[in-house]
Amino acid sequence: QVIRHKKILIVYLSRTNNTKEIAEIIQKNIGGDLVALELEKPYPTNYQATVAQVAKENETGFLPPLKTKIDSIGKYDIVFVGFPTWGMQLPPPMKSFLKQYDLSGKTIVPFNTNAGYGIGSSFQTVKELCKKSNVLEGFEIKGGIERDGVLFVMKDEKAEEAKTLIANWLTKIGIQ
Ligand SMILES: Cc1cc2nc3c(=O)[nH]c(=O)nc-3n(C[C@H](O)[C@H](O)[C@H](O)COP(=O)(O)O)c2cc1C
Repeated sequence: QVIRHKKILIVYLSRTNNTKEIAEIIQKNIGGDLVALELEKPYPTNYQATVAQVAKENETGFLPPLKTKIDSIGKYDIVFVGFPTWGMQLPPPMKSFLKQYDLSGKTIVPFNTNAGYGIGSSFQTVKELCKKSNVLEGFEIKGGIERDGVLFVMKDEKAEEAKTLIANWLTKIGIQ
């Protein structure tokens, strides 16, 4: 398999661990280095305060500085980028990541969890920020609904469902 010769990075942003679980399932399928995006200044614990902060950041185009540093991004061939939908957009920290690192010539693979309202403009924004990359078809699945107090759901039958869907998707896009 061609994939065995490729170096894979899986970068994800996750607040309530649903996207993290998807990232781990992807890693179990295809290997690679798993990296959580952390901020210099974490978002508030309070949900509404976070929603408000994110809305403001989206409005002003603020790119929150990342605490996470990735050594020699150049060595990776395939970069998976995972994130929740926030305010129907790509979360600002993932914008920071995509703008900060040179991903030209690489294959980029987005994946997403959301509360059931979908990916919004997030995959489109990944494409716009990765014009010099080959952006493959992304994966999305319903995750938590923090607004309603539903946090981590990616376990038991839901995790089993995700595993099947992810394996099928990876096959479809030719990465396993
Ligand atoms: C600040 C914020 C904004 C959100 N906005 C949306 C949204 O616009 N649409 C949606 O479907 N879900 C939205 N959600 C819900 C998350 O996308 C969903 O719970 C996701 O599974 C969380 O992933 P995580 O557990 O990896 O953090 C939002 C969550 C947060 C914290």
